[in-house]
Amino acid sequence: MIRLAIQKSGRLSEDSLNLIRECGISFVSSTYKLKTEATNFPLEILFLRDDDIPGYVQDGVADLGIVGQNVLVEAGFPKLEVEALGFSKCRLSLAVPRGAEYSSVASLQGKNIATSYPEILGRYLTGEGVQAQLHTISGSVEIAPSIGLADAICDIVSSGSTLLGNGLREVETVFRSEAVLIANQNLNTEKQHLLEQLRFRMQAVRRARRNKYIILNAPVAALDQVKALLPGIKSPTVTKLAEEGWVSVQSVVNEDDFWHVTDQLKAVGAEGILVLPIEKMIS
Ligand SMILES: Nc1ncnc2c1ncn2[C@@H]1O[C@H](COP(=O)(O)OP(=O)(O)OP(=O)(O)O)[C@@H](O)[C@H]1O
Ligand SMILES: O=P(O)(O)OC[C@H]1O[C@H](OP(=O)(O)OP(=O)(O)O)[C@H](O)[C@@H]1O
Ligand SMILES: [Mg+2]
Repeated sequence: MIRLAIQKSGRLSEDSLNLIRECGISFVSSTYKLKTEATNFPLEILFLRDDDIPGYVQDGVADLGIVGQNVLVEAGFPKLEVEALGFSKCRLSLAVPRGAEYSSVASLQGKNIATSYPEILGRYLTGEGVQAQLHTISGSVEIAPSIGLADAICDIVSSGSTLLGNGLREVETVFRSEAVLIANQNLNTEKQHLLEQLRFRMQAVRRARRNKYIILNAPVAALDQVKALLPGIKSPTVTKLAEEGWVSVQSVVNEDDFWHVTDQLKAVGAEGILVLPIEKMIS
């Protein structure tokens, strides 16, 4: 049995649970139950505050965890990271009141800065040669300048609406973060093997999310161009249509390239383009 710690409730929770479920692992979860066992994989899931997860994994109380890199690095255990998971992407930024004078990070010399990330911010400011007083607060950091607690803040930004709503202006990006899988560094052989199985499944799920299955009809004369646009995993599948001079092509296309490739496919004469989601992708 391997023990995985995930956030009980917050920005990481839903995506963490979805990823585990998409890996084909079934379990029952309820708001009040802080520990559950999977029914079809030797996995126990602990539901914790995210700040506690790096320490638990470092100490071996949990074998694995899912946490933001911001919390992992702030806790001082960056070496525990084994796999970036691609969700909960955000940045840790410095922000000042909208009307405040600011030309560069040197403008923060001698200022009071409120943050929940004194380690990451402290290292950044030292690197920039700036000395400032850091006030560590655990939440609602964006309120600090408006209540006279600080001249600037350093906190998580995603859409920027919290900064906007509190009259603040983002001035520097200090750190970029996403959710990561972390693991204790002294797992025994059996747990190491379970970790590898989990990583394999997570990679298959992530690869599938990034790609789409595409089926289309094309004139035989355009086949070489279509093949060049849709190289697929090894090569596309090409079958003859009942109608003379036409083929059906099946392939895989990256989600990011999809619209661009589709425009080009249409330009060379492709028709009846169907796009389907992929559940798992193993190369
Ligand atoms: N607005 C956001 N957009 C994307 N990711 C975010 C955002 N805010 C936070 N995150 C990421 O999700 C993690 C958890 O954020 P959340 O706000 O749920 O933390 P928390 O309030 O400290 O939770 P807990 O109660 O577990 O301590 C953060 O550490 C960060 O990595
Ligand atoms: O740039 P935005 O999209 O506005 O997101 C940034 C906000 O999101 C997070 O807080 P959250 O909403 O998770 O609440 P919390 O303070 O309870 O953690 C973070 O602490 C910021 O305040
Ligand atoms: Mg927290």
